[in-house]
Amino acid sequence: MKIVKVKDYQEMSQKASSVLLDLIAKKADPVLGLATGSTPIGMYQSLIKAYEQETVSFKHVKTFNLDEYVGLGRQHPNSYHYFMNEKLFKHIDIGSGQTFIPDGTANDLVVECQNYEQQIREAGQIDIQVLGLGLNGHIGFNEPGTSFSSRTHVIDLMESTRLANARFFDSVDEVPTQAITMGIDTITESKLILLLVSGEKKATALARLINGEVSEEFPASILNRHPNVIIIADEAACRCREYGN
Ligand SMILES: N[C@@H]1[C@@H](O)[C@H](O)[C@@H](COP(=O)(O)O)O[C@@H]1O
Repeated sequence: MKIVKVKDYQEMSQKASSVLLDLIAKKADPVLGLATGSTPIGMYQSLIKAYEQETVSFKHVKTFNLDEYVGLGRQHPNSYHYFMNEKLFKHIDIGSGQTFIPDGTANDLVVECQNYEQQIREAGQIDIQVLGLGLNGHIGFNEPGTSFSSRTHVIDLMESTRLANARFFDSVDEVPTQAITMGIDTITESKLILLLVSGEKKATALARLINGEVSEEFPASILNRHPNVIIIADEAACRCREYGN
């Protein structure tokens, strides 16, 4: 696990986008795994800037998002479809056939999960999977207790996760109770994992990931077993000593 310590959110975002831009420049058919939440927004802004400066084209890129809320359609302002469109896709030269996000409104969610796995398989391996870190160690929406061998599945969201994400909704009651998420095994099949961590709020979780034990009770700990992980963390996120950091 390589840990890159940076000054602040802005530097984290720039470094992360340069890792993705490097891949896009080098590979003819890059496959990116993308994340939502506040953490990657700066990275998306940086990618948009590169596109506007004509230093990159996304015409040959495919993207797979980690997760989507169950019950929110693509036009819902809090769906991850909407988020990705607003924060990245509508600003760059990427077509709808190149971007994949699970459909949280599918009639049969189990079949939707299987289809998503199939779509990832058909694209080949994900080259770089971008991850944020949940306060309870979740990656994607894989909550504590999720099996390390899980594939794309429907998950019941923990109350603490719904509360953490309530800031995007009018009230916590509006936060869906379930989501579709890539499984831990699906995520860790990616060639490279790029974990972004910013802010003091995440410091305990980051320290536990680096120094705690590998356990399904703390999903992100699986990254200790992956051969190719880069963590880009800012100073505030590195400030915790609770796990001996
Ligand atoms: N499903 C997403 C995760 O993919 C994300 O990493 C996490 C952290 O979000 P933030 O970056 O806003 O702290 O929140 C959500 O639960």
